[in-house]
Amino acid sequence: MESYTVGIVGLGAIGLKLARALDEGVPGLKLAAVAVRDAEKARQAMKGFRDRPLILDIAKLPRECDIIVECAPAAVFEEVATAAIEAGCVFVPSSCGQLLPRMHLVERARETGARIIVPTGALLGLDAVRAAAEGEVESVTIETRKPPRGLAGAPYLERNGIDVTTIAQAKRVFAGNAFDAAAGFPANVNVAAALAMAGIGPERTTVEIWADPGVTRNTHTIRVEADSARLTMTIENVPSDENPRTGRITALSLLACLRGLVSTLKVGS
Ligand SMILES: NC(=O)C1=CN([C@@H]2O[C@H](COP(=O)(O)OP(=O)(O)OC[C@H]3O[C@@H](n4cnc5c(N)ncnc54)[C@H](OP(=O)(O)O)[C@@H]3O)[C@@H](O)[C@H]2O)C=CC1
Ligand SMILES: O=C([O-])CC(=O)C(=O)O
Repeated sequence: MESYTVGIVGLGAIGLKLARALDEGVPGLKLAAVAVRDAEKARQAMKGFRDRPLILDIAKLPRECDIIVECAPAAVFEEVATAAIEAGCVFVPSSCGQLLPRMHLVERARETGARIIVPTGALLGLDAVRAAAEGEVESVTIETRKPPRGLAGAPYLERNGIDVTTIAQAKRVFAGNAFDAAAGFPANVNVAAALAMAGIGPERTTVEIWADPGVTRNTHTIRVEADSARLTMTIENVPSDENPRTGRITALSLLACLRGLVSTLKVGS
């Protein structure tokens, strides 16, 4: 079987789990290289790997990799996206909220032959949302509830002087559209961006974000009203140990997404 080479940018809560899973063996995929902030830390993290990948600068990844998976902070997105897209790679972004203000990258990918595959990530149901969006969709909403520590530090909260660390009761800290949610909470609601891209776009997708001391899981509920169906779906994600903002399922979703790129039998659209 032909193998595709994979490069991962960022070995944090998502990237390291994904790297480990690929190193353990996924038919048709080979982890060829990683790009990291701290090479020594990465060497330590990958000590037990069977087949250690190269550690390269982001710009050099496309020389070794067919597929580039971004698992880094939002600030690094543009550099990774540009390198992957200019080289015509398959680009899989975790920080997909960063695509919303950069949709010109999709046009550029059309020219270079690159593909951008947005994973379902910490969300659910994007297959059904995409199907509904082939027909008429009236509304799409997402309500995100996180334990306050999973929202702390978001630029929107800092700009508006909202301190979530001291709240005793659930508090709605944002209501607006997915475009503004992704800008205000770049490390918290990539799910809203993915939902928007699957459905009716970031301006029409409405978002509520709650800091809720009563929940222990990152909880996302999506509601879709369409001419084909009405959907209400909730996912309750266990926060990962390494980064409480990120649900554990995210790395698994990326792994499932990569498998879907090469598997003979693919289930779900
Ligand atoms: N699509 C979705 O559903 C979801 C998306 N996300 C998003 O995915 C992204 C990754 O999340 P997560 O793994 O939890 O984040 P982490 O903070 O756990 O990991 C990010 C990693 O990137 C590394 N890094 C920092 N700067 C660079 C750089 N210049 N080049 C390469 N690597 C770098 C960090 O290294 P160091 O620690 O040494 O600085 C760290 O290892 C985030 O943007 C997050 O918001 C998260 C959850 C769900
Ligand atoms: O893991 C989650 O619950 C969602 C998340 O952080 C994101 O969408 O960025």
